[in-house]
Amino acid sequence: MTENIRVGVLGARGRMGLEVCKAVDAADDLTLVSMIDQGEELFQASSAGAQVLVDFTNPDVVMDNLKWAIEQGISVVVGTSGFSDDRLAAVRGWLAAKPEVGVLIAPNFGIGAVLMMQFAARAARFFESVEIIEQHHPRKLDAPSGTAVHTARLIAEARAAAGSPPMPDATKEEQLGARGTDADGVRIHSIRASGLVAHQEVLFGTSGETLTIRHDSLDRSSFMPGVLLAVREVRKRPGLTLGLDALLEG
Ligand SMILES: NC(=O)C1=CN([C@@H]2O[C@H](COP(=O)(O)OP(=O)(O)OC[C@H]3O[C@@H](n4cnc5c(N)ncnc54)[C@H](OP(=O)(O)O)[C@@H]3O)[C@@H](O)[C@H]2O)C=CC1
Ligand SMILES: O=C(O)C1=N[C@H](C(=O)O)C[C@H](O)C1
Repeated sequence: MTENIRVGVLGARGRMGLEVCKAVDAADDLTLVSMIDQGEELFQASSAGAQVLVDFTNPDVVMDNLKWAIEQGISVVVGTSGFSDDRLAAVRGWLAAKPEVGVLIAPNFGIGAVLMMQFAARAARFFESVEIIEQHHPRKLDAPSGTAVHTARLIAEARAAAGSPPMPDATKEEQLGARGTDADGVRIHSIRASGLVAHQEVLFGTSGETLTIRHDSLDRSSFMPGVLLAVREVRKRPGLTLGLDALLEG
């Protein structure tokens, strides 16, 4: 018989949190035991016996939430953006003292988005140029998106491994922001507009051809299969897991 996992949601009244609560509630093998938002106490989750917490809050509070959960021995699935190398190192440090706890941090839980990043990494060595255009709803707090930053890193790693030369770009005079921001040597352009949810294009170019890899999340339900998969798997993977890729193998 499948074990029933007791789940708490942090950021439960937010756009993603509400969707996660609905998805957990609808899953036969998961029980929603705690819904916590701004101003509410984290200990409600431990009192309710949560075994896994899902965090969709914001970059200012996620580290405190993670530290607390790890200290309590509760595994965490994190969708909140803003994870720099320093932050990841801090999480690894906290986990060292609690080796049984699992933390899974994914820049994007959309299966299509994960594939878009994998395809972009695969294409990277074949093209001279690459730029990323990400588009989101205007209430998003951070720019560029975590997904775009992660994609840039994967592309930069693939280009470095292939010994790719610097990208051609003759720009000499630039108005601030006109060429986007530089992440690991890859330009990212961030668009914010009403009506959008979460979209990304990776535009590759080389002599005589371009390749565009595009992913669109048209509704936040797109993230739920990935979130639920992570909730079911995170306790089986002690330590820090980055991204959904390993869970989608085979
Ligand atoms: N990895 C992925 O696949 C995805 C990641 N995201 C990321 O998830 C995060 C949340 O996005 P979204 O749902 O759109 O944002 P929202 O602003 O809609 O939701 C965040 C919620 O967290 C609440 N909150 C703030 N502080 C705390 C706290 N200390 N404890 C508990 N709750 C708190 C907020 O309250 P208040 O509004 O009062 O501050 C708000 O209700 C962002 O970083 C976003 O980039 C989003 C979509 C997919
Ligand atoms: O804020 C959002 O909406 C999203 N945030 C994540 C990011 O920063 O990449 C994931 C997705 O793009 C939606």
